[in-house]
Amino acid sequence: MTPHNHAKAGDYAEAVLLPGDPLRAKWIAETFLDDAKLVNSVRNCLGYTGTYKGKPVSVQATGMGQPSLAIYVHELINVYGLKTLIRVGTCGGLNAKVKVRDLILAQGASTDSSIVRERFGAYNFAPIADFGLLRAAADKAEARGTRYHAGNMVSSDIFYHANGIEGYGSLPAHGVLGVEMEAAVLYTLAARFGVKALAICTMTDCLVTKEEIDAEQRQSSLTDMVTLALEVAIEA
Ligand SMILES: O=P(O)(O)O[C@H]1O[C@H](CO)[C@@H](O)[C@H]1O
Ligand SMILES: O=c1cc[nH]c(=O)[nH]1
Repeated sequence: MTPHNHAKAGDYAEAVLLPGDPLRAKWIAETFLDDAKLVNSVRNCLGYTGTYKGKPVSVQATGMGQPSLAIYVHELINVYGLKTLIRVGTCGGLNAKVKVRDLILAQGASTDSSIVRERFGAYNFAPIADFGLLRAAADKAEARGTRYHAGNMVSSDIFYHANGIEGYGSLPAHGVLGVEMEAAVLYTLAARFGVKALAICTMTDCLVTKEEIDAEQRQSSLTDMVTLALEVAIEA
């Protein structure tokens, strides 16, 4: 047990899906998992373990932003022994070729955050996805006919930039596809502790075209993302 998690040893499966939103964790557990049991509810940051296609898998909410995710992920790895961590998030679009509802597989995650910089001195560490998880997700998305893009994401500490897309500077011109708030530290912690991580995000609002997803589309798009993540998780 930790200050943020009252699950007991063995309550989590080795593979976990990580949404930011606790209600998304509940929805995933109730919609996709069999025999899902609540294993954590400290601060209402809900965590569940059940099975998918007969294989054990967990889902744990991480809250919003890198400091919040870092706490849950640090503990999931170091206290509970998890080995495969797949973020299932939403993101904004920074490139018009990414359409709302498309998935972004974050091959890498740039960041403005000191949480990634703190140990690297003069170096700019490049947080990257586990290649096996990334390849499996891309192969499965293709086989399922799910629209996806693999590339660079930015994990920003700032949701409300004063100047909209201008706030992301030259990142869009360097091929960065989308913006969310957690992947970079997830990848950094996975590298530090020798486990596998991938962030998959559904693009819900495009900062270039101003297009946004509506409520009905959101549900079906998140279904594509969660199904893909579960298929990858049970084979990891
Ligand atoms: O939908 P989630 O997983 O929370 O992800 C995105 O949504 C939140 C901001 O609205 C941030 O956490 C961002 O990363
Ligand atoms: O972090 C996020 C998530 C969704 N949309 C954004 O613009 N930013």
